[in-house]
Amino acid sequence: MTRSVFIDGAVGTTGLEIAERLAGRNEFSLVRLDDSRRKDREARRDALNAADFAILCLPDDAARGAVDLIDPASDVRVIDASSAHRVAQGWTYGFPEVVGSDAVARAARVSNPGCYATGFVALLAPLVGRGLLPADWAYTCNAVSGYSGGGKSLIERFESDTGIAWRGYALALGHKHVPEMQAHAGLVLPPLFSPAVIPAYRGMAVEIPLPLMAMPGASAPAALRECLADFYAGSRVVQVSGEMPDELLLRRGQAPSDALDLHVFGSADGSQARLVAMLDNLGKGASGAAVQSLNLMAGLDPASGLHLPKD
Ligand SMILES: NC(=O)C1=CN([C@@H]2O[C@H](COP(=O)(O)OP(=O)(O)OC[C@H]3O[C@@H](n4cnc5c(N)ncnc54)[C@H](OP(=O)(O)O)[C@@H]3O)[C@@H](O)[C@H]2O)C=CC1
Ligand SMILES: CC(=O)N[C@@H](CCC(=O)OP(=O)(O)O)C(=O)O
Repeated sequence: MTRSVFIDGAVGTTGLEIAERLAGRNEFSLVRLDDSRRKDREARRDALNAADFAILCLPDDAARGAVDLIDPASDVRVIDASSAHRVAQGWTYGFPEVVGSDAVARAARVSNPGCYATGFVALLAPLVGRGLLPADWAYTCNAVSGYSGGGKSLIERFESDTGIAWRGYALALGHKHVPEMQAHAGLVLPPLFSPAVIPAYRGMAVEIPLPLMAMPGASAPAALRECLADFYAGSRVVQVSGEMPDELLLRRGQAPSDALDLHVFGSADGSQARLVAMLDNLGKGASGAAVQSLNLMAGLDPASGLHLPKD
C-alpha cells in the first residue's frame, strides 16, 4: 500500500531532508505544491486534508495555522517538526525510544522533538525515570549546534559571514526548548540552558554537567552508563558508548546521520560526571526523527530510509 505524504514547508531545510529520506521509497508518494502555490492557503488546505500524512516543516506560527486548516473530519495524521505542540495536550512526543514505539505508532498528532531537547531528554529521561538521578535537581545544559539548526536565515548568515567562530545566543535564558526539556525529562525545575552555534553546517553536542557529590541520591557514573545502555539496548538509532574516549569531535562537512550517540564521562573518584549526546541536528534532531515516526505510524520498520551506521 502506498501512503500519500504532504510536506508543508517542503523547500525549507528540514522539509528537503525529509524528502531526501523518502525519495525512492515505494511505501510513500510525496504530494508537492509547485512554487507558485506552496504558500497558498487553499492549496495547502486541500493538500493537508487529502493526504494520509502531513509533515509540517514550518515556523511555529505557520505550523499552528496549518493545524487550523485541518477539517475535524479529515483522516490525515500529522507530524509537526516545529516547537508549537511539544508540550501540548493531544499530541504525542515523537521520541519512540522514550515514550514507546506503540504510542507513536497509534498517534494521530505527533510533535517532533527539538534538536537540543532530543539530546537532553535522551540522557536524562531514563536516569531520572529510573531514580538514578534526582528529579528535583537544578540541571544545567550546555550545547553547540551546526548553523543549519537555525534554518534558511542562519544558513545564509553563517555562509555570508565566514568569520564567525562561535555564536552564543538565548542569553536571556528563555530558549524555546526549555519547556519540552523539563516536561519530557520529568524534571521539577526548568534546566538552565546555554546553547551556541558553531561554523559547521550540521552536527551538535549537548552536555549535562553533574556535580554528583552534591546531588542527593545520585548514582555513580558507571551505574548511569549501565542504566542508559540497558534502556537503549536493541535500538538501532541510539547507541551508548561503553568507553570514555579522550575527546569528542564535531567535523565540518559531516555526512547526514540519524544516529544519536550517548556518553557518560566520570571523574576517577566518581564525584563528578559529564553526560554528552552527539547527534545531527537535521537527523535525529529533526528530519530523521520525523521519518522514524512516519515509519512507525505507517506500520513499517522504524529505521527504513534512515542514515545509520551499518550493523
Ligand atoms: N533546522 C533544524 O535543525 C531544525 C528545525 N526544526 C523546525 O522545523 C521547522 C522548519 O525549520 P527549517 O526547515 O529549519 O526552516 P527553514 O526556514 O529552512 O524552512 C521553513 C520553510 O517554511 C516555509 N514557510 C514559511 N511560512 C510558510 C507558510 N505560511 N506556508 C507555507 N510555507 C511556509 C518557508 O518558505 P520560504 O522558503 O519562502 O522562506 C521555508 O521554505 C521549524 O519550526 C524549525 O524550528 C526542528 C528541528 C531542527
Ligand atoms: C542553531 C539554532 O538556531 N537552533 C534552533 C533550534 C533548532 C530546532 O531544533 O528547532 P525547533 O525547536 O524548531 O525544532 C534554535 O535554537 O532556535
